[in-house]
Amino acid sequence: MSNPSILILPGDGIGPEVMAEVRKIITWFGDKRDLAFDVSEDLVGGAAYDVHGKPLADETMDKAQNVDAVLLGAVGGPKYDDLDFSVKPERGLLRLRKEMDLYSNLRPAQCFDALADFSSLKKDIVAGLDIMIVRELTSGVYFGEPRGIFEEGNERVGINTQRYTESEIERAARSAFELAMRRNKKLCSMEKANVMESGILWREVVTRVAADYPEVELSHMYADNGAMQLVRAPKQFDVILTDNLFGDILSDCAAMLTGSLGMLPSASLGAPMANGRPKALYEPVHGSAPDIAGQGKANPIACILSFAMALRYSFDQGAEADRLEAAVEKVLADGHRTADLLGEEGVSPISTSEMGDVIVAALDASL
Ligand SMILES: NC(=O)C1=CN([C@@H]2O[C@H](COP(=O)(O)OP(=O)(O)OC[C@H]3O[C@@H](n4cnc5c(N)ncnc54)[C@H](O)[C@@H]3O)[C@@H](O)[C@H]2O)C=CC1
Ligand SMILES: CC(C)CC(=O)C(=O)O
Ligand SMILES: [Mg+2]
Repeated sequence: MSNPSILILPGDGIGPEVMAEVRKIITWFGDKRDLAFDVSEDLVGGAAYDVHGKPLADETMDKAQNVDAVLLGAVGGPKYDDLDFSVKPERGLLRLRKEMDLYSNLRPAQCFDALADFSSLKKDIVAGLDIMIVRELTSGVYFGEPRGIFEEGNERVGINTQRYTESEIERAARSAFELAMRRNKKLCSMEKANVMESGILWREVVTRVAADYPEVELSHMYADNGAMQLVRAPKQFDVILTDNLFGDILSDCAAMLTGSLGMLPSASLGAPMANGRPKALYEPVHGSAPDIAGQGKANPIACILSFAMALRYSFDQGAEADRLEAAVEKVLADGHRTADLLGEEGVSPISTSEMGDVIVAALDASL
């Protein structure tokens, strides 16, 4: 039988830097755990625009549709800020999500003990935090029509449309309830049903789906209150279900509970393929961080933990995912810190590649 296949799309800015560390981890699993993958690499975002004049070539899209999992670094950067909207780097990523139909975006926020002191919140508020945000990823205001910048009278108007069908809400909700069943059976759905019709529909559909999961305790919350509650008392949550836009914002907010945006992984999952594996793309929550790109300062942990999610959700290797997460926890407990995690006295930062190396060493020590 052939090895499972992975397409790596490093992208822009710190994307290639953090992905180089994931490559070390993939090699380690092949060498030491007999878990070999067929790895190919291609361009996305600004890197693809530079070569193809668009942020995702059709051939790359085809490859993504035909592998077992895609790993993506990050896209975007100031060099591309003035491009026409249709070819901006971010559109490459949106195309992947849409055409692979990755409707369920899992964004876990876990506070490792070693970093509890480092969060901008008090230690007792975040210590032991373990929440999962499920963000709908293929619809909502990032995709709704009409959209654009139009002339209206003597000025221009910018339009985006929040649009959700019942089936789009339902499938995202089901994935969140399924996860809640495997966790603490508590789900909070966030929208703004007080001011948005799409929010009213969202609440209705989620309530209807809940009838199939009687063991799960469901609550609803307006998303603005949700943002406030996330920083006031985040441990009240287990699974949070929300739409594309609110999920984008709330998950960046949750990132800071864990210490740094450089810590947060994500999995974007779609329907099962013929081989039973879900369509899947794994990427850190952060962007291309142009302010630190090319300086060896990026924290590769979010990208490495995204690969741990791939082991768990695409390759049925939960124990190996646990091993990798434990290795990350160990290096943090041992005091290794990239620059974004500094703050403790007497600790000097290690580089992106040194962080990859100490995680590989921790994996070796786990054998
Ligand atoms: N999934 C993706 O590819 C995303 C791409 N972007 C794009 O990235 C570019 C920059 O966007 P920003 O708003 O600045 O968001 P960003 O997430 O790239 O950076 C925000 C801040 O967090 C820091 N940061 C992010 N990741 C880090 C890491 N791994 N280690 C250490 N520090 C880290 C950055 O240095 C920066 O100060 C834009 O072009 C944006 O569109 C933004 C978010 C997601
Ligand atoms: C297309 C992305 C740049 C949007 C984003 O910020 C995200 O998905 O986290
Ligand atoms: Mg974002």
